[in-house]
Amino acid sequence: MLSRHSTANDTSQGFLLEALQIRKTFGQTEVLKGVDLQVRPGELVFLIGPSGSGKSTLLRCCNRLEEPTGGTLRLDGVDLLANTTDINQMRRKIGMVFQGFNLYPHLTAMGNVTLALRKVMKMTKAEAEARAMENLGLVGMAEKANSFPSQLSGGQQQRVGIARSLALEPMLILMDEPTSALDPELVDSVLEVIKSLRNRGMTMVIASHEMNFARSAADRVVFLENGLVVESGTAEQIFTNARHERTRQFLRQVRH
Ligand SMILES: Nc1ncnc2c1ncn2[C@@H]1O[C@H](COP(=O)(O)OP(=O)(O)OP(=O)(O)O)[C@@H](O)[C@H]1O
Repeated sequence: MLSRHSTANDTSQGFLLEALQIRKTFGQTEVLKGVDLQVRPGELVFLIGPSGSGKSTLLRCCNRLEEPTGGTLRLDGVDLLANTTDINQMRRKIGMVFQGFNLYPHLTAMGNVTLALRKVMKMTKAEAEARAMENLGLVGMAEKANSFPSQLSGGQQQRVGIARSLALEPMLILMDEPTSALDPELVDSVLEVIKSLRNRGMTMVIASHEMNFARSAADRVVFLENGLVVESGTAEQIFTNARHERTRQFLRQVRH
């Protein structure tokens, strides 16, 4: 069900997401200065870089939570910046997982997952609950379906957040620091879920400071600094054989 390998539109040269020369200005400050991010179906891409380098802004531009100041943005060959594109419809194809979980406190895990299914996808209660259980199962949370967020650990809440994104059957999931709000002992359970989604073929872009995880799981790593891509390559290339001194410096700093 999660395999997305066959969904990319061939007109996009096999890329599911193409963000080309993306620029974003806040006031006088240019935060993204022409960033390229191209993602193939089934790829797990990590965005790494110093705090303030523009990782979150880039993710937010990719589903137009922020309006890019310039550039080209395509999902499965569809121009996301065209006036004629129904952005709300396209956003349903892009799941977003944030660091703060953003679960509704008055709804159970099940309620949080079924809400969008019922409101957005107009599913019946029974259909929505069946879909929710399936996705809670995928993140190891089926047994906690009736728990409220306050009864769940941070890692469990984050897994419910991931199930909520998955339930809408997105083509692509963007994750912004999915583990940074978690106590260290809870991080691994979320990383395991991400790995299992990767193994099922889900396409994901993750902004993260989890370098060890990026190293072990990423298909590709993009190093962003000061609003520009300094270097992009396989995890092996970036972590053991970076071409740019800036990349090597950054990795030395985060390892200490
Ligand atoms: N809404 C906004 N208004 C003004 N400036 C903003 C806004 N959002 C982000 N910025 C600025 O854009 C720059 C990039 O921020 P961004 O959150 O994208 O960085 P980041 O790489 O994700 O950082 P971190 O690793 O700390 O999450 C920062 O200097 C930030 O202050």
